[in-house]
This record gives sequence, C-alpha cells and structure tokens, in this order.
Amino acid sequence: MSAKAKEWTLLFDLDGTLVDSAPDLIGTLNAVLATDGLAELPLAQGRDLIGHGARALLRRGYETAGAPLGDDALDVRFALFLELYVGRIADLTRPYPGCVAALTALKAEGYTLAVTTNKRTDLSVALTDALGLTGLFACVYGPDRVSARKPDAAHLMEAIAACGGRADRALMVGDSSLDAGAAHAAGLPFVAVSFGYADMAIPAMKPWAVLDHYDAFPALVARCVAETEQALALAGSPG
Ligand SMILES: O=C(O)COP(=O)(O)O
Ligand SMILES: [Mg+2]
Repeated sequence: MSAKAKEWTLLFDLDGTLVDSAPDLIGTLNAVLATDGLAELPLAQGRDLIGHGARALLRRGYETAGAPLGDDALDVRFALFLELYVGRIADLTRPYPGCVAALTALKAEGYTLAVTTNKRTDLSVALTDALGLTGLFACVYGPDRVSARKPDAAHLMEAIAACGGRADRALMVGDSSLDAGAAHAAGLPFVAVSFGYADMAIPAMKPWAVLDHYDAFPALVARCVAETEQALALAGSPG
C-alpha cells in the first residue's frame, strides 16, 4: 500500500467509461420506440445519445426518430423504459477489457475509487451490483445525489468530499464533453477514454491524457500522482 495513494480519489464516469452499456440502453430505447410503431435506431447512432441520463436518452431517441415528445408523453414512455431497462440492465453490458483488474489493483494500493455518473444512482448501483463491481467503489454518485450534475464541478467536488478525499489529489476519467467540462471546472486532471461514446473530438476535450486500454491505467495514475505531488511540493503545500 503506497502512502500517497491513500490520499487520492479516482473518479470514474460509468456509461462508456467503465462499462459498455450501449447494447442494453439502446436495446431498451428501441423496445420503447417499437411500442409507438417507430423504427429501431442503429447502435452506432444510439450511442451518440448516451451521456445525459436515461430520460434524456429517451427524449433524444424520439427526436432522432422524427417523433419528438412533450413532457407528459415522455413521462409515460420513461416509466416503461425504466421497467424494461431494469429487467435487462446487464444482459449485454460488460466492463471494458482490463477495467476490473486495473481498478482492483489500484484499490489494493490504497486509492479511493468513486463513480460520478449522470445515470440515476439507483440504476447505477443496480448495474454495478449485477456486474459484481459495487465493492470496488467508496461511493456511487448519480445526478440525484448532488446539487448540480456534470458538467458542473459540484458533481465531482461533492463526491470527493463524501469519500473523505481532497480536491487537489483527485483525477477524473470519462468519455464525454460533460466529464471533461466537470473535470476542468473542478481543476482536476482529466483522462479521456478513447473507447466510449465521445460526443466531441477527444483533443477538443483537452484531456491531460488519453486512455486506450485499462492495462495502461495504473501507470497513468502513477504518473499523475508523481506530477501532482511534485507541483504541490514546489508550491509549498503541506503533505
Ligand atoms: O446514462 C447516461 O446517459 C449517462 O451516464 P454517464 O454519465 O455514466 O456517461
Ligand atoms: Mg459516459
């Protein structure tokens, strides 16, 4: 266990970052669209709609299908979406390759891991439970547990505080402009994964680093810790 690791909090987005959840999310969206006689969205098109939570996915899905919904009509479809999604939440959804091994190793080293996602907390925990991942995380923070969701810095800052962490010793990993925006607003190094559901070109997210495979993640974290600790020491920060 490394002494510095114990002071660090590693924050992870969920959909498109820890897990490839698009097949079950878009499968559910398509099942709901079908109840209105609308054609399925191809997975590649549906993936681009993920990142703002399930209700937004549904709203954007109907817009993309050329049948935008008002709020009341959306409420009805959202209830059906939730029922169907919970029933298949991890049928096809899997952690990205190497993810579990890398996070298990980092947790064993003493890092605090947390999930900061725009997926509702109950759905997020249902998913991490189904995949046997919940025990890796000190907390799972959906948008309903924070004063303002990503891209607001508050989402990340409140999760760090809840874990007993420090804002100057934390790192955010994500796949979208919302993750990048929240990390930059919070002043955290941002690691962009290249395998998620990016809604803008990755260089435009101005990441501190890009992650192509979780096998490379522990070394990336070690580099981030070394660089940050050096900068903090130069600035005369205690610890
Ligand atoms: O479910 C969503 O659309 C968003 O989830 P994410 O914040 O984990 O990407
Ligand atoms: Mg995401």
